[in-house]
Amino acid sequence: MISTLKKFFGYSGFRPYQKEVIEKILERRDCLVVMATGSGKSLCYQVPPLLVGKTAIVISPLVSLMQDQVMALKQRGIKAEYLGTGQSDHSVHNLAQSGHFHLLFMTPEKACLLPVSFWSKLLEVGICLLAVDEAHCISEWGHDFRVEYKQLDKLRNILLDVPFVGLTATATEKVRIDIINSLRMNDPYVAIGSFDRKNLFYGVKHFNRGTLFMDKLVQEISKFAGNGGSTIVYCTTIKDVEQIFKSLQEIGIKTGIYHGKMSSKAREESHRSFIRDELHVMVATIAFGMGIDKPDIRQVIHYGCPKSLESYYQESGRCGRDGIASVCWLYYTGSDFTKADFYCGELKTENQRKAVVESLMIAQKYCILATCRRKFLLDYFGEHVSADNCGNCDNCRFSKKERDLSREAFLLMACIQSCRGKWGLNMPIDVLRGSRAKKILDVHFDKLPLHGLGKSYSSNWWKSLAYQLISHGFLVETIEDVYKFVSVGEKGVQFLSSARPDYQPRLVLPLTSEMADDEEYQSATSGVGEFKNFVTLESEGFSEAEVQLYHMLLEERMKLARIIGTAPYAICGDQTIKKIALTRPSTKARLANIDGVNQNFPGRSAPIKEQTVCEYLLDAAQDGFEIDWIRFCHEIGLTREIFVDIQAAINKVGSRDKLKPIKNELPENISYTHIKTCLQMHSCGMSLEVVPPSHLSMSKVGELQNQVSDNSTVTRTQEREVHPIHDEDLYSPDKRQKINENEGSSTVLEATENSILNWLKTYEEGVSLSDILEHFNGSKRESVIDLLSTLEAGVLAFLGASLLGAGVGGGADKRRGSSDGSGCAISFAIWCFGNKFQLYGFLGGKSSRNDINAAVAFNSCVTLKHAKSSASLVSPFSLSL
Ligand SMILES: Nc1ncnc2c1ncn2[C@@H]1O[C@H](COP(=O)(O)OP(=O)(O)OP(=O)(O)O)[C@@H](O)[C@H]1O
Repeated sequence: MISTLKKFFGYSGFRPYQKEVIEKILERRDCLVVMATGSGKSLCYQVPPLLVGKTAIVISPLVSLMQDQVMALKQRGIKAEYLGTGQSDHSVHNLAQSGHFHLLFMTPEKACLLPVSFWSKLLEVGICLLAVDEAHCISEWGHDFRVEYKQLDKLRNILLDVPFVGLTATATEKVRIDIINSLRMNDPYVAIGSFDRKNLFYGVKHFNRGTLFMDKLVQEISKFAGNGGSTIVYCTTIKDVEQIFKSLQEIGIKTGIYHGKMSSKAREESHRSFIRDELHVMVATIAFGMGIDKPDIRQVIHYGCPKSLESYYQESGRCGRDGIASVCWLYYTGSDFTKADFYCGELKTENQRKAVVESLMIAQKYCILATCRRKFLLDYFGEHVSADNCGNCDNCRFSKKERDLSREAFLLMACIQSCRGKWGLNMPIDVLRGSRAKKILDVHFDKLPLHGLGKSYSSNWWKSLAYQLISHGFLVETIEDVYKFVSVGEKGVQFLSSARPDYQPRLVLPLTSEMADDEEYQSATSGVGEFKNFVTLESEGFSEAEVQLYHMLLEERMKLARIIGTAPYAICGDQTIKKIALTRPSTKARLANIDGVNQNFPGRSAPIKEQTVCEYLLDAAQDGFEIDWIRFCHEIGLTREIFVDIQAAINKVGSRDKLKPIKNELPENISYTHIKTCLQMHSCGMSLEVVPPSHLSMSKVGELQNQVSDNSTVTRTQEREVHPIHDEDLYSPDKRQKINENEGSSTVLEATENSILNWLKTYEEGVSLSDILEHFNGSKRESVIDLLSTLEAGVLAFLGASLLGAGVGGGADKRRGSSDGSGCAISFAIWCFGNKFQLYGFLGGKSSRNDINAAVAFNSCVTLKHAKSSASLVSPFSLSL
């Protein structure tokens, strides 16, 4: 099972419940899977067909969703297709019927319309499961009821022994029972996962409509979009959608728009561009809903509070499905909670209307909450959390300003009591604020002693306080039809009984953002919420260079996706890219070990052509990097004799502009690489002395280097006081750079992973293998090498260095089952050239083991200075020889 998971999905382990559900399906048992958005439900139905070689039927509500899933599955080498509108390939039907596909998607309508003969034929070859995705659509109690889903039970009569699997991210007990009954499940295995989306930050802020806020919001969105994350902005009205869309477009943000009044073609186009990362922001109504399968949305903003917490959880849950830290901000205004009439629309029964009002009240409670938002959300969905501080919501992260609000609380509660009767919040607040409106004069509330005592605060401020008092049990809100009434609760009565107009017991409450804003209290949390990802790459241990590398890999993925015509996330997830950037895998096997790298991962069949390596080195020389020309010439077989021939050919041609005429003047064995090298050396001001004569063996090259350095016709390399790297240098005690001359002659130190890493950290300039061996004199060379090879990412430079020493790198690699040392080549290549090789090696080319070995050799031509400057791109330690 694990090998199939790795082969197709690149994951090395299952997430909670996945394995159990798959096992039950294989036992042909019906299953109901209730797990949070992004928890990995799809895998439960994607793996069984790969294991048993029979088709899995997946019922999905939307064609666009099916198309996205099919696209991503194909990218993984899985045979997947969909049947239904938009399917232009007529062969799909027959292929599907013959069991050709691992996964066959269709809408419920299509499933019910397919002739029995289709199912019979497919049953003959085998159907391993029928999955009903978004299964809550089956239930009238669910928030997305669809009549077509109700008819799926018809299939039960045809697919008698096929396990039915219902999957949903939101389902109350009632809905669960409904799904089980509607699909006529037989003793189903029910898997209910946690609803906690730990990677999501939840934040809420009150806002006042107007251009000031809109400008700030647009600015923040644009900053975030500039960092490459995808954003969805949900608005409650089409008017808001259009306004935000326009504002973002005006400042040049790649923004899409999506709402119910657009044509389906325009919506599809918008959706498609968004999932392909051609747009950074999507501004939408909730019409942009179910079926958004994009795993790397980094933030969801709600401009206006949704009608229920269920809707909010689902909409906000669309971000960070890949598990990477993402941000959900909800902006609300008081008027969001007065829309009950609007939401009730055509609802007829009082119970239905009451349910809408109740949902809105809970959403409002969430907004004004001063305690942990995650806890509140999870409690609401029936999941008990003992911790009071999640550390990843605005209330737990930002310290709110607290104040003794005993006097204000006293005024409000006393006023509510004085008003008596059934009033909402507006009446007592208007009284406190000294209103002389007709409704107040009519009932003589202007005569109340409290009239006008609360003038210094706005109506919103008082409402905020009221909701705080409601959430703490001092006030109670009740609903009758769509009307809300407020009264003083038991706790409030106790408070009032122990208070007098000139004395109130202390009541310290946090100031909500609304109250704070109203008091013009500028705190870190006022205005627009900060959109930055609170978990930054840096805080995850990325160095500056690794961040750079990560972004470069993202760009390469984007380019590749464009070429293939797919979404970047279908190639691999951000998490996988992060791991590549952090570990910089040095062998194909190690690359394959990274979570998310599957059989189809670009570059798995790796490639660095010798010629490419040379080109990069010559490019590097042109860019001003130092190159060990002696070694380079030796490696490519450029002898003095050839150099002289090339010079003569250049003179004869009389121009350096074109290579072909020069090549034509030379014998076959002189390659373009020789010519290019010669030309590059010329432009770098290198002299002939640098080039080794043809009879010189590599072991003598070092001597030549020494001679050259003593010679007055010095090369540019020496002018810059850069010492070429030699094999010999690593092992020659007199050439070895001492880290600390006085160190450790008498102490016997043993090497462990930690001691090596800690010791290395103190040498920013890097160390050589011999330094490490000398320092950890209590450990054998073999065991130090073993330790270093397990610390690959941390001591990447060492692996590169070890390759320079005869066979050490190979030795380390052999122990890990790779005999060619190619991994080190890539590591070292990366080390030397930062992104170039890595990108080439992993994301595109074609090459052989020999080429990679060649890369090893060539890389060793790079001098320390060059290596060091580039090494900072990828390695925490650079090599010093
Ligand atoms: N075992 C696993 N290891 C690592 N990543 C996984 C694993 N299973 C799934 N994922 C990844 O988690 C992300 C979300 O998975 P998936 O789309 O299946 O979630 P879901 O529960 O179906 O969500 P939704 O309710 O939105 O449809 C995907 O990027 C998927 O590749």
